Amino acid sequence: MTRSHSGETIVLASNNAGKVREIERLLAECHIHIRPQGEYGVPEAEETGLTFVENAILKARNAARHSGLPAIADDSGLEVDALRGAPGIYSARYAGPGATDEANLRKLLADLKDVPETERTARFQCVLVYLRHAEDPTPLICRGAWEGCILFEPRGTNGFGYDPIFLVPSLDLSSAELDPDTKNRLSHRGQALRRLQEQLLA
Ligand SMILES: O=P(O)(O)OP(=O)(O)OP(=O)(O)OC[C@H]1O[C@@H](n2cnc3c(O)ncnc32)[C@H](O)[C@@H]1O
Ligand SMILES: [Mg+2]
Repeated sequence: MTRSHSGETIVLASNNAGKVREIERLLAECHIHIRPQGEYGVPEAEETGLTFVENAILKARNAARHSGLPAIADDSGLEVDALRGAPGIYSARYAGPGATDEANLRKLLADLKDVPETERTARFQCVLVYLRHAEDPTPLICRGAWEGCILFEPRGTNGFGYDPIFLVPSLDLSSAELDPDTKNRLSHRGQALRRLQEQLLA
């Protein structure tokens, strides 16, 4: 019997279709089945934490409570060194509450317009939390980080969020120019998911 209750459905505590696609793809490879929280009418959790870990726990607990199922949540964001780590945990609401990906990305480009190429270093952070049930006192917590640089203009159409302005230096491609498997192999989320898989299947 694995900790994922071998075959039991896990609810994915995210309303972000891009994340859901990436997480489903990787977990399907090891036969871990997840269903997005929208299918269970889970209301959106308030992300009131000050860390990725706190927010991921809040989201997973909310989904587990409303669905009665084990839950996985992802809290992630982009840390830009020239902005002393902003937008960080506020990445989804950088241009204001309910901002679109496009508005967030445009605000970031505007804030960095005078920052030269060599000072545009940044990284994506991802924290994944797995709760067996809403009161689980020992969540599984896995993280990943992906180093890169912020471009001056968007490039590519794959992915979501800040992908079009995140340069992967080793490939000289933006994250939005990567196919889904390549992004999952390298990304903050892919790293965190592989660590979570190991723990779920241990
Ligand atoms: O909370 P949920 O419902 O999961 O969806 P969300 O989009 O609000 O997710 P977060 O609160 O974790 O905020 C993450 C932000 O970081 C961005 N982000 C995270 N991972 C990313 C990735 O792989 N590529 C591009 N942008 C990413 C994303 O677009 C959001 O603006
Ligand atoms: Mg969110």
